[in-house]
Amino acid sequence: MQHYSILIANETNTKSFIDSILNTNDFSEFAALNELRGDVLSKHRIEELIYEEEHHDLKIATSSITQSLKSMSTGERKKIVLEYLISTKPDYLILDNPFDNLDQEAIQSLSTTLKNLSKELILIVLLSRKNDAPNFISNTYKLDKSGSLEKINLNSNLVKEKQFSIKIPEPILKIDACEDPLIYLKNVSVNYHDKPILTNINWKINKGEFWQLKGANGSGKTTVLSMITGENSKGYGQDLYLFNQKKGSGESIWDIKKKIGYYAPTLTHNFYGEHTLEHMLISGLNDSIGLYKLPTEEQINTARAWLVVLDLYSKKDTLFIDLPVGQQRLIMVARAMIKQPLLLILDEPTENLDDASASLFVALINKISQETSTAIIFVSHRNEVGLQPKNIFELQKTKNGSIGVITK
Ligand SMILES: Nc1ncnc2c1ncn2[C@@H]1O[C@H](COP(=O)(O)OP(=O)(O)OP(=O)(O)O)[C@@H](O)[C@H]1O
Repeated sequence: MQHYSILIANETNTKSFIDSILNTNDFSEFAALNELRGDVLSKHRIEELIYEEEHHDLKIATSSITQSLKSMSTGERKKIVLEYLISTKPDYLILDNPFDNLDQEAIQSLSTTLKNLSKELILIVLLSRKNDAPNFISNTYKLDKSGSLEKINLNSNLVKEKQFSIKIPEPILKIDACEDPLIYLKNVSVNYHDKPILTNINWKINKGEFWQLKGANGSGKTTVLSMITGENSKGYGQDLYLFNQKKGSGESIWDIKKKIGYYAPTLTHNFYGEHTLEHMLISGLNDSIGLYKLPTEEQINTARAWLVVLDLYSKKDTLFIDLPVGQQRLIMVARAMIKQPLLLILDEPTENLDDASASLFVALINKISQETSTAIIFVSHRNEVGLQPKNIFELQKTKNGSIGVITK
């Protein structure tokens, strides 16, 4: 049985490629799939299943369990949906970046599952990262942005490292002073429906520190982040201090949010309107999605200085939605950073990026850590090549919930 690994770049129209294979199949390389039934494991497919659960009460992939797909962690969802797809016995399966968002153990386990599956059905694995390619697949292709396939050797084409050389501009206003630690979780524990998730977490984050937050799927990383952003009601009644204020002592969620820059890939979907890059950055000063007031000259200059740093000044009037995804993420980080918050949170920010875009993203974050006094929390399962966190906070699962361990 033939299987295929296909390297995709961020400019590739993956959705149209997948639709084409499943429906019209315009690719001679996949002529063998005609008349066969295929299915796809992708973010989009998982979102469709969540939609069915939420809007039509249809528990398609979760019929045998009580927990909803939506309340599961990303890794848990992927596993459950894959099991469901396999149970429907397709002839072939297209997997869109199946290893993204998975922890090391889950990657090993999925690799073994795919290897076993390869004896029963045809696998077409789409990958943004070369290192993710399963080693039992020898047919390797690249799908370019025009939608054509080219046979390639995955070991060639090394990514060239790019650096940003221009200095990050000063913020217009300094955010209120705050004593160390900025964030303090003291013996914080969280249960969901009597199931312990976090147990006695102790974590101090001081000004300017660069932390990577790691942990297996479902270990509670998102839960910890929601405590830090003040959004999780389970923070009440605990020894949780956000910017020197105890949670529940009358602070407003907006006061907390003003001090935090936050980026997760799903946030990009909020900016589908017609926003130029310059306006995107200026709107970061007001935490708004569009621009409602005429910007001041100082605001325009700061936004332009950031565009120069990113080497995107020539595109200042380009629409954000027209940028390739790698450049969109640089803009989103600059937008979160333009007011130079006390804390920058990046939740799996390199998800779905190709090797070249991920390397550029990592270079920007290292630069922010070196040139500003903003503390950073970078959540990632991958050991991103070149990322230079000073410390690592790792959630380690136990049967009583995850404990937090400083591993660097
Ligand atoms: N509202 C909820 N109700 C029930 N269980 C929940 C809820 N929110 C989270 N959980 C459970 O809490 C655990 C931790 O979830 P969380 O999303 O914080 O993990 P994570 O480390 O971010 O995982 P991943 O890396 O897979 O995204 C998971 O087992 C999840 O199913």
